[in-house]
Amino acid sequence: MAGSKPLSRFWEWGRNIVCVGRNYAEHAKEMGSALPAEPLFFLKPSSAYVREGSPIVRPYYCRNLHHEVELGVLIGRRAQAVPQERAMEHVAGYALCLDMTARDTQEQCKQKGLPWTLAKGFGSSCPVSDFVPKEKIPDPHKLQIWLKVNGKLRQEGDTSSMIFSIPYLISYISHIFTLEEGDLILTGSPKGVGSVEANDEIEAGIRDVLSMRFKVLRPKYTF
Ligand SMILES: CC(=O)CC(=O)C(=O)O
Ligand SMILES: [Mg+2]
Repeated sequence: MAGSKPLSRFWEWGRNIVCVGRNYAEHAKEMGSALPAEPLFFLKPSSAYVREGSPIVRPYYCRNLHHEVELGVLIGRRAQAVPQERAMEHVAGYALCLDMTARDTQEQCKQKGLPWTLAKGFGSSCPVSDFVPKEKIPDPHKLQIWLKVNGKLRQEGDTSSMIFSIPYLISYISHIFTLEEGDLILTGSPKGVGSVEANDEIEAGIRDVLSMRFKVLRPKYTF
């Protein structure tokens, strides 16, 4: 598809995956969550990455695996306490990402006041598309992202609806920890998140830019 190229060396470095939550009002509403006054974020390990051709593997403790389609922002230059006005200078490009979520586990974690690592950080919880250099996307806040399961549209969102903009997120996060070259920020999911089952096919895209496909697998566990 137009505007994409194979992943650059950035990904191979296995940098941090920083995920923003509740960044779209309608998604916060469908989850029964209040709108955040400040960005909510969490981390996935770099081993959560999965590329097209490899499956999304449902973790053994999960009974309700959800898709969340999100725009990813790839950091191209170290960002430490950067002001919003200079934040975009630190962006190398974009990717489409899935924030795969063990929703039942997340609910249990919320009830117990535990971190979301089990729910969000399992292996293959971060499927990613090809990397798109920032020159190919003049305005990342004017993109339509979508997701289908077995050909049926489930999610459609416009990045103009983000509560916190990309420069705000980069500035905010970079005042808490340094963002390194190769780090990826997942900017939150629009509404329409839902369950996937073994053998389902997820197709997702950024309209007029790229699309990607992943199969869901539920392996037989032997323990
Ligand atoms: C409720 C969530 O899982 C938060 C999240 O990841 C989001 O994208 O919003
Ligand atoms: Mg998410």
